Amino acid sequence: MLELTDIHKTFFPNTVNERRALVGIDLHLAPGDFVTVIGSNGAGKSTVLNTVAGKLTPDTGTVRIDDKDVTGLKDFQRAEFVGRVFQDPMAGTSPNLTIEQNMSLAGRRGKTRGLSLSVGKARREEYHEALKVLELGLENRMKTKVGLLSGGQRQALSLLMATFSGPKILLLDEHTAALDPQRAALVTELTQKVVADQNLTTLMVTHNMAQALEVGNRLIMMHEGRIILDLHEEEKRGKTVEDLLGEFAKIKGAELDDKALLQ
Ligand SMILES: Nc1ncnc2c1ncn2[C@@H]1O[C@H](COP(=O)(O)OP(=O)(O)OP(=O)(O)O)[C@@H](O)[C@H]1O
Repeated sequence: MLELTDIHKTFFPNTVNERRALVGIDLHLAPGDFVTVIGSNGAGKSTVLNTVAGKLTPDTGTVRIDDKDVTGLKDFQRAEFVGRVFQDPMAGTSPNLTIEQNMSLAGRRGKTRGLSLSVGKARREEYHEALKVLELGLENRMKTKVGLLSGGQRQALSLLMATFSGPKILLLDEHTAALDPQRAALVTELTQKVVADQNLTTLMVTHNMAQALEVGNRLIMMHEGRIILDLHEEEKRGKTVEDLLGEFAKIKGAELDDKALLQ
């Protein structure tokens, strides 16, 4: 479903600011795979998501979605296949538009957009049904401006909007990190429900290791632009946060040993 093959990305190459963000990423996801992505700051997690979304073009390597080479397609050309939710609850929705107008925009993602935001009866019923799934009562507030919703409600709506037009891939970029624990738990639960209902192939970046172990069927750990651990269903199930911290410590230890050897 999603195939990243030998992806390399370096920012500001051959300058003092050179950053090797991705160094030979190979990642193949089967349909319905839900992969959590962890790693230290600057490991390349967001760069992987940006590469899948088409926000960034890799220097070398290929991105295939559903057997189609999309490496050269820009983000707006991939919007039909890729839904994304960001960390900032303000990022995925338009605050000055009502819930139903936001839903209308989401329904047209990746398609030619007209200027009118008016919502007909049939569409309104469709949005009503979709919003009900969230169990937040938003279906009864469809004329409310989204700017008046809480962060958790907005993030739940962003999730619904990202998946409303039936994408093939869902990208979640620390989408629960800015929420309080209770709302984060709610959005995590909704995420699992939406992903399971639509059998979405999903990449979820998180700094929360317990969440990374609990959610999804596969976990990858990144460090300095590489995937250094890839746990599939069975292996993942048996792991604890301490095990993951141990893996990080091993990498750090190896780095210190390398530095010592170079001195
Ligand atoms: N647009 C950009 N321009 C220049 N350098 C960038 C850009 N985006 C990312 N980088 C660099 O690429 C590397 C990987 O960054 P990335 O944001 O992918 O890491 P991350 O794992 O998501 O980190 P974090 O957990 O801190 O969000 C870092 O060294 C970062 O400074």
